[in-house]
Amino acid sequence: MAGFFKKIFSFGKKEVVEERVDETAPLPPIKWDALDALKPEADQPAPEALAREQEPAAAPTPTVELAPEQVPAPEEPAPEPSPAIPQPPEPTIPAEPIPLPEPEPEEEPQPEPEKPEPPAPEEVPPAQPEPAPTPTPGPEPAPQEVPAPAPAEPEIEPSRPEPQPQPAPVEVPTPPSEVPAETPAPIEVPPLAQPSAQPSPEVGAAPHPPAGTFSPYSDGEKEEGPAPAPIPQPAPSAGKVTVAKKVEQKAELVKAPEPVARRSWFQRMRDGLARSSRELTGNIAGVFTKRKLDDDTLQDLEDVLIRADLGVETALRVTDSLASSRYGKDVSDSEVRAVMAAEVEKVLSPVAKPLELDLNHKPHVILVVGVNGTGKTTTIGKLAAKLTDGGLKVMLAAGDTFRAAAIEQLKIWGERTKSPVIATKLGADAAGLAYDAFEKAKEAGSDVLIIDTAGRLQNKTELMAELEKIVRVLGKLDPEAPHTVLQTVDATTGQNALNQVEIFRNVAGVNGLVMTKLDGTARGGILVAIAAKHRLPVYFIGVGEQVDDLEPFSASEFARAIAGVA
Ligand SMILES: Nc1nc2c(ncn2[C@@H]2O[C@H](COP(=O)(O)OP(=O)(O)OP(=O)(O)O)[C@@H](O)[C@H]2O)c(=O)[nH]1
Repeated sequence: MAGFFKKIFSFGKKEVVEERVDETAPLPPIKWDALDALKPEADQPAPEALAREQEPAAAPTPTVELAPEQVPAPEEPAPEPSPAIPQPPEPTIPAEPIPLPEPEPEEEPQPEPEKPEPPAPEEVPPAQPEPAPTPTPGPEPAPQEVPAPAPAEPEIEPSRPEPQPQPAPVEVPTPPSEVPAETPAPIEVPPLAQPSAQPSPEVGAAPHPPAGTFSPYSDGEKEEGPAPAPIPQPAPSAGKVTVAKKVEQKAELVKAPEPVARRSWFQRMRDGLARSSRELTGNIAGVFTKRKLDDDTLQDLEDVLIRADLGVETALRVTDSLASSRYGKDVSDSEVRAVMAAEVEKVLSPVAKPLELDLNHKPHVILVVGVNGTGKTTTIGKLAAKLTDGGLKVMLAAGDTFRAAAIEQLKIWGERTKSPVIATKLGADAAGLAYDAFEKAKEAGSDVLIIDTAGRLQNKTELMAELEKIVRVLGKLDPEAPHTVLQTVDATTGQNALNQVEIFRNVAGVNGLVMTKLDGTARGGILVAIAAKHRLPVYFIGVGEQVDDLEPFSASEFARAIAGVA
């Protein structure tokens, strides 16, 4: 910089005159008393802090030629906080990083001159060990004694001197520790530390001064930083967790609405027989309420069992069993039901057999007979499903040529079970159709051929003639065909079922039964009567209209269900 100029206002000339200062001239003596009087108490710590922080710092701060402005500057630190608040514009500090490089060159020269300034150090040292106010004035005058280098920069730094005294002592310590924790700090802090790092090599406390000078900025950052930082941290974590939970809940909820599991066939049979069971067990309970087992009670029980369609034979088996072990004793209805279940099971066990197919016959021919509406076509469809599911090759023949709906119904079951259906025009000869179907089944290599038939009973003679013809025709292709003759028996028909089995057994040579519609009747006991009278195998029971509502017959399960025994 050029030389130091001194402005003098001349009252005589009423003009300002600039005089070049003779730098070599000796400085005027310092008026310590005047300075002490003007110096506030608050000013004492400031120098202490400055002295503790760094020696060199002491030099520059005073060099702020505070000499002229010195007095107000130190006193105002307290009120300055207020101006510091307005400084919030400092938030615009983002621009600070840019100006930082500028201050560097400005500050660099400061330390440099301090080092070469041996005179100042001579006075400053005493101030460090003695934090007392005395030393404070020392450093201040020192800068005045170092006019040459300092004055040049004061003009540029005036804005900085202010922030320095404000936060220097108080804020400096906090920012370093907090700033690094803040996210935004890292970006701006580094540049702030750089300048301080330069002088630091010599003085460990050196970093503080520069940090202190920028503390206002760091404060601004500190206040701004903490607010956004902690808020976003918990927010995202909670959000992520919440979102994850919601997703999981939705996945679980999606699985919840799965279709309700279907009741087991036994449950359906048990429910279906509930009507039969309720009526039967209710009547049994009425007979054995506070009564000993005698002839009258046994007769009453026999009547109840017969009215339940179990048949006379089965009813006598039950009463005989009770009389042999309980005669003259008090008997509960539960004991009676237990005995009944045991006796019914004994009757049904011999007929509860699985359907056996002799696949040495290609195909094994099954002729299905029965009264109209007893469930022939439906049972054929259910059976075909079981066979095809078991890997057997099945063919169907629409032998009921008197009813168009029966033909169409069988075709539907054929499509469901992927079984070819052999049919002919309405009213055609059923025997001829059966013969053609047998041949085609042989040609196709079918394992099983199931033939549907008409069940018209309006004219027993015609019915007998037709069924006999079918059996005779099939025998031409295989003397043993049909290999199985199944009769569907509608459980809802009660005692009529006994006669139906009698007729079809004699006409078509029925060798097996399928009891249908056991899923909703109060007359299920007829099965026991049929079994006891005809002793024909009962292969399946129908418990519904769906494809899987055909179940193998179980004597014990049926007996327990109808007797109301768990
Ligand atoms: N609830 C119930 N209904 C059945 C059962 N088996 C058959 N059905 C129904 O009984 C009705 C008659 O069944 P079909 O198979 O047509 O009887 P069908 O003996 O072939 O009758 P026709 O073709 O006239 O000779 C149909 O509505 C069937 O759905 C069963 O086990 N339970």
